[in-house]
Order: sequence, then C-alpha cells, then structure tokens
Amino acid sequence: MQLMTSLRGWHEQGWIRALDLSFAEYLYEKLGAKAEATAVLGALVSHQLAQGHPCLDLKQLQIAPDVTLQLPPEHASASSLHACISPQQLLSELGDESFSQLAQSRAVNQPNSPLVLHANQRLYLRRYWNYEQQIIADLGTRMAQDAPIHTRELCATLDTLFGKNEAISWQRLACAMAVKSGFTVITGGPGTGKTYTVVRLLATLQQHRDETEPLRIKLAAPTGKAAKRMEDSINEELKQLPAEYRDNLTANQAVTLHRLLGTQARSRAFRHNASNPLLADVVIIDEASMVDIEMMAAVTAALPVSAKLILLGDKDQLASVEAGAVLGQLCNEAEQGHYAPDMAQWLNATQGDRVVLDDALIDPQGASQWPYLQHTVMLRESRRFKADEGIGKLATEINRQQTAWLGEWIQQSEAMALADPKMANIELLNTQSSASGALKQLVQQGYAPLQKLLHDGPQAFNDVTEWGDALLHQLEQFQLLTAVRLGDWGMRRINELATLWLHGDRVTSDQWFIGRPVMVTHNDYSLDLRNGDIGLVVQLDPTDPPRVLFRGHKQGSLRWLLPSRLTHVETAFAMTIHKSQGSEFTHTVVVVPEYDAPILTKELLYTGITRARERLTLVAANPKLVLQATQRRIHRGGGLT
Ligand SMILES: Nc1ncnc2c1ncn2[C@@H]1O[C@H](COP(=O)(O)OP(=O)(O)OP(=O)(O)O)[C@@H](O)[C@H]1O
Repeated sequence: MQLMTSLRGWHEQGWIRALDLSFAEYLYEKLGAKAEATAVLGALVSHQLAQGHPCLDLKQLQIAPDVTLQLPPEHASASSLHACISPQQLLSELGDESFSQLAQSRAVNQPNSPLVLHANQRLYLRRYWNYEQQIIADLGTRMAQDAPIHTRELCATLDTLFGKNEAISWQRLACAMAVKSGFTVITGGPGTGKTYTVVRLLATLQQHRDETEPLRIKLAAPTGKAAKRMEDSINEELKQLPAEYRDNLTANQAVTLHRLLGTQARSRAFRHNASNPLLADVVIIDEASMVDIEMMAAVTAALPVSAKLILLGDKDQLASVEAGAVLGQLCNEAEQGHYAPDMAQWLNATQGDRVVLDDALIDPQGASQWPYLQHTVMLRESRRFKADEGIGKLATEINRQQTAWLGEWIQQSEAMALADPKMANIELLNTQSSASGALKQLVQQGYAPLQKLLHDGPQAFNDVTEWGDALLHQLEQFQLLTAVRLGDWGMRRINELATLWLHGDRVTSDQWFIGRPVMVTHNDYSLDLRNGDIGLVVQLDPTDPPRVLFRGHKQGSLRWLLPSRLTHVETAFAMTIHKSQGSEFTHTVVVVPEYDAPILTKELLYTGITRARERLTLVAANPKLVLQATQRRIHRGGGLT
C-alpha cells in the first residue's frame, strides 16, 4: 500500500488529477495488492495524457522521472514539496522489477485490457493505443495510393499556376506531391503560402480529374476562429486564380472539425465514421498542429479511402492542448527532406527538370525510415515576414534555438531598432512589475480605438451590423498574450489589471461590463459556440440589455447573445499563448513571467511571436528567461513514427 499512499499524497497536493488516482484505485481493486506497481504506472499513463502525451515512455521515466512527469507542478508550494515524495523516490519504490512484471499483468496486452505495452517501452491506455493504430493504418493505406499521373501535363498546369521559376518552388513541389498521393502534409511558418498552394492544388486536381462534376471539397480547422480565417483566405485566394481554373471551384465554407464530423448529444462518437463516411473527394485541414490524436483518429476513420487528406500547419508551433502532437510527429525532420531517390526524381520531373532537389535532401533510406516525409513538403519562404527582419528574425532565431543574436537584441533592442528600420516592429519592454506604468500605457493605447468605437456607438455607423463588424475587427488589432495563467504575470492578473486600467474600479474583470472581451472556454453545441470563439460585450442602446457580440457562421453575419446564455467564458484582454493558436493580431504583446517554469519553451515563444501581424512587443521582467526558454524544447511522446 506504500505506493498507493504516495499516489494519494500526490493527489491531495494537486500533483495529479482525481481521474488519475481513480484509475489506479480501480486497477488496484481489480488486480490486488501484488499488482500495486501496475496500478501506479496506470495512474502515471493517465497523468501523462493531461500533459499532452498519448503514452508513458517508460525509458524516459527511468532516466528522468521529474522531467518526464513534469512533477512537481509549476506552482507546488513548499508544504506540498514536504508532504509528497519526489518522482525519483517513487521510481525507487517502484523498483526495476515493476517494469519487467508489467508485460505479465492481466491489465496489460490482454484482449480488451485497459493498458497496452508497446515494445516494452511505451505504456498506453487502450483507447489511445487504438487511436494511434487507427491513424497509422489509415495513413498507411492513403500513402500507398499512387494516382496515375501524366507528368508532362501536370508540369504544364503547374507552369501556369506557379510560373516557370528557375529557383526551387516548394509550393509547386507540394502541389505536385498532393496530386499524386492520398495523404499530404504541407507545413510552413506564417505567410509561407500554405493557402496559396492549396488553392492551386485544388485547381490542379479539378483540371486533371477524369469525372466532369466538380470536386467535393471539405475545408476544416480545429477551432471556429481558425475555420473562419481559413475560409476567408481560401476564398480570397480563389479570386486570384486564372478564370479558366476558377470555373469549377465553388466558394467554400470552412467548418470546425467537430462540425465536419457531426457531434452528437451526450456522446464522444461522431455522426460520420467508418460506417457513415463523409461525402468528399478532398479534405483539407488547416492549423493541423492543433489537432489531437483522438480527433485525428476520428477524421481518418470518417474519410473514405478514395478521398485525399491534406494537412496544413506549422510544425514548429505548440501542439494541441489535448494528447498527441500528431503534426509534429509526422513532420519531424522535414527540414532535412529525407526524400527517397525515386520520390526526388519524380518531384524533379514535375518541375520540368529545371531544378533538382539538393542532394542533402535526398536519403537512400528515406522510404523505409521516413515514410511520412515522402508525403510532406515544408514551405520555407515567408511572404509575410522576411527571415532577417523584425518579427521574422525574432521568430526564426527562437525557432532555431539560436541565442547569440537574441542575447544582443535583449541587451540593446532600442538601439537596434533605431539603427535599422527593419527591426522597428519588435520591441522589448523590460519592466519589473506587471502593474507598471509602462504596461498600463501600452494597454491603454492599444485598446483606445476599441474604446472609441464603443463610445461612438452604432449611431456613428450606417447600421448596427457595420458597427458590430468594426468592433470585432478592432478586437483583432491589439492582443495581450501570456505564457502562464496564474501569478503576477499570468493571464488572470493581467486581465484584472487591464480591466482596472480601461474601466476603473467600478467593475471587476469577471463581470459583464460593456467593453469586456470574452473567450468561450468550452464547446457549447446548443449555442453553436466553440472553445476559443471570441466575443465582446456591447449595448445597442441604453434600453437594451448588454449583449455579447460574436461572428456568425455565415460570411459577414453577426450574433448578439444575452450574457446569461453563456456559461463558460473568461475575460480576454489577455489570453494564454496556448489559446491564441490559430489567431493573428496586428499588434501582439507577449508577456513572459519573472520566474522560470517548464512551460517556457521555444515552441511557446515562437507561437506567441508569430501571432503578430505587424508589431510585436515582448514584455519581460527578466529578459534572460527568454534566452533560457529558447533553449528548452517540448518533447511529446507517441509512436506514430
Ligand atoms: N508564390 C507566390 N506568389 C505570389 N504571392 C504569394 C505566393 N505565395 C504566397 N503569396 C501571397 O503571400 C501571402 C501569404 O500567403 P498565404 O496566406 O497562402 O500563407 P499561409 O502560409 O497560408 O499563411 P498563414 O500563416 O496565415 O496560414 C498571401 O497574400 C499570398 O497571396
């Protein structure tokens, strides 16, 4: 009982969830005292899910238990450190024999057993093992499809759509690859032309289609906001296509993945599944880095084998909050290409043999060791940010974990901006307190245009819709992002301060005051609101009650909901970087806390910084932490590759 007692101590101190402990109690009850170690390892598998890992890596657990389990948690108090045994102590109590006995347990690798042990190394909850197997099997089938292609004709179409460049065009390569394969990943940073490529890909597919009727295209993204952005940018890009290619491509609506698959009341299962597949020829998923393993398994199950699956996303961004860094795993090493020689030869042929893939990108072992990379193209040139200018430079250096230039910028960001106008769109605000005058001024200036629109009211516009549209547009112009939720530099505190600075002490940050931006924190199917949707509390006229303004699902439509109908929202002057994924803001302010924490990683900083469209302010009490965070990477477990 010693191990179970230790586990209960962890739960009492908030180190693990009630769910994790309950699972251990269940296993302990079923298996008996002799299998106590298995019960405890079961709880750790469950705990790992909450950290975003679909399995527990037993080798890593033995090498570095605290790093692997991310315990003690960020905010563990001194008393909880005293009350609990450390992960290292738990490991000693478990002993080596616990690991060797695991495979013999009734709870492991039996038909329908709750746990699955893979290669004596990765321990899964069966459900997550099944998800992973579903994805591996499905992608394997899709990757084996090889559409018959007339390379010369394809080349001619690509010449029209992408031009006859002498330089290598990764966009063109991505398009060629997706025409050939049943599964393609197009990864790239902000503004590298993922949408540009996908629209030309759709045109190419339509052009080379044997059937006469238009392609059935489904566009989807993990959040409502990302779906809206995808829809807008795809429809905008469609207008740029030569007329003869546009004819058969209808304007498309993008939906959330939940909507694509059809949620059902009180069920995890979707309406579309293997026995009721989606009617589609091509399914394109944007912001795929946010898709977790459960959702990816559901998508692959619901997609007919004949349909193409295309994932778009930035592999370097934070992975989904839920378990499983699917895109990150699939595109790991995409920089290096690893194209098998015959794949490289075919890709070259589609370029009219003008440019050849660099030898460094060709790998004789590519097909066997990097199967997913034979279906992946990384777009490398951003049209939005130059890699040596301002936001682009900062994002690139952090993403590559290079600290030399970063260290210099931290020391003298102002001087660098003065000396070189290309660096003027990034600034560092080094302030010792989150309640400082400098941050207050930044927030008041940033939100002044929104305050003015609210003050002017709908009477200053032609109609209420125009006003509502202007408000929601303005809400995207300035945004505070925090690395953490709690503490002086956390999302909660910054929201309290912003409320005080903008609305005085008449209101508190969780009240329904006019001008309060809110983020929906849970999917609400009855209201058709999704986790991550952003609204603004407004009042149409003094006789009308306050309403929360959201964008509607139809292009240009707005919704004006009564606050009482919204049950899960939080104030969104500041949001966490995690929650900001899939969004962009003209001026983004990234707030880094004054203490180090495992959550501060290069992926977090990169994701926060690349939310900025035109201007970025990095607020840091201790800028050296930015260097430390840059050197820390997220390692997500999983067995997809
Ligand atoms: N090859 C190209 N020639 C001309 N313009 C291009 C090309 N590629 C991209 N663009 C333009 O660059 C801009 C950014 O491209 P796009 O929106 O496709 O990038 P993205 O990777 O989808 O960006 P995001 O990070 O927002 O998802 C767009 O205005 C697009 O029209």
